[in-house]
Amino acid sequence: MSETTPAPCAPEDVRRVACIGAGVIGGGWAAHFLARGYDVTAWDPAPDAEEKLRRLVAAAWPALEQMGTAEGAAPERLTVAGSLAEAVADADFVQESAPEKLELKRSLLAELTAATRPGVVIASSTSGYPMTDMQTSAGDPGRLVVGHPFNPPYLIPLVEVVGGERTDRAAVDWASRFYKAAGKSVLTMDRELPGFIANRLQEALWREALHMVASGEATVEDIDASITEGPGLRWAFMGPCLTFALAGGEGGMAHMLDHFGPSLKSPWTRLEAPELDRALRDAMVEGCDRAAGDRSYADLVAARDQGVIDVLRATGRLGGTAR
Ligand SMILES: NC(=O)C1=CN([C@@H]2O[C@H](COP(=O)(O)OP(=O)(O)OC[C@H]3O[C@@H](n4cnc5c(N)ncnc54)[C@H](O)[C@@H]3O)[C@@H](O)[C@H]2O)C=CC1
Ligand SMILES: C[N+](C)(C)CC(=O)CC(=O)[O-]
Repeated sequence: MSETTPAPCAPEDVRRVACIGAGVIGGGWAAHFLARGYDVTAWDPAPDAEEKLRRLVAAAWPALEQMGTAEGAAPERLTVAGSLAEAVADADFVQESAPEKLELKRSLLAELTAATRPGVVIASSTSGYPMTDMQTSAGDPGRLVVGHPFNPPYLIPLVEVVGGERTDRAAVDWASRFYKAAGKSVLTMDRELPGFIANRLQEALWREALHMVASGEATVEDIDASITEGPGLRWAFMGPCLTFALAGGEGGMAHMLDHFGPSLKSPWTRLEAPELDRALRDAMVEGCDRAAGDRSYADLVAARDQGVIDVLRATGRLGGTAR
């Protein structure tokens, strides 16, 4: 899509999706789109790619059926093309999931803009490259966006959508609408941020985990249990900001920051802490107030507790032991 070339169809009218690169993520995307009732054409240069892809889709299908597939959805609606050009020729949307190598992404995205019909939006699954850095070789960069999924894309709802400096805003909006129509939970970002939002958060945690393992302070098992038996249970339904607002009791985020703010400077982390100035404090308090909406402290506690119980039940750990 560019300002002069609109997408060939509305996001809600997409029928055929092309998945370019069919490994863990490309295959997961293919399974997701098939389950939502799209025709999917995939292409991957690896000689064993088709066999692996069909195995991935077959293995995912029972879970997808449990969650409920769209009318007419079927693994048989997957075609594996013999060339990139063939795969994208009739595509209404393209999801690129090739290896995370900048030069490869640059040339592949350039090739894709040349091979697709004018206006077709092309999304990259990149885990962290800004689109500005990937769209440098493309003749028609206005329709290139990032659509960052979470593994596996057929079960984890979130996709982060962001454009680059040369992406048309209309392409970002089109992609966001398309992913919503395809059953995803969409976070549309209005500016580029290396690692986007979720990976930036995950990477902070990950860096600390690696520091602890490297220095012998914690084992891999300790680290995984610290999340699955601890904060991970809350994060499945209440984000880290609102969860910590509850740590301030009825005083909410304001009390939490006034009480624990100074410990941001204590050596809990190898990362540099931000300056907790008045503006940041107020932004956090206001953000948590907005997120809480008209729910009271008691409402939020009840919701959190019920959520933890539900997650425990769902994962077979109610009354059982951990780890
Ligand atoms: N693995 C993960 O948890 C996540 C990965 N991503 C992103 O998804 C993308 C793909 O990663 P994975 O699926 O994990 O990698 P993968 O290694 O499982 O799959 C990559 C596939 O790309 C194929 N390939 C190689 N050269 C290609 C080319 N020129 N054109 C098209 N396909 C080509 C390979 O044969 C392979 O099947 C990366 O950009 C990665 O950052 C995003 C979210 C999560
Ligand atoms: C490991 N990873 C950085 C590629 C992970 C992601 O990008 C998202 C996810 O699935 O957590």
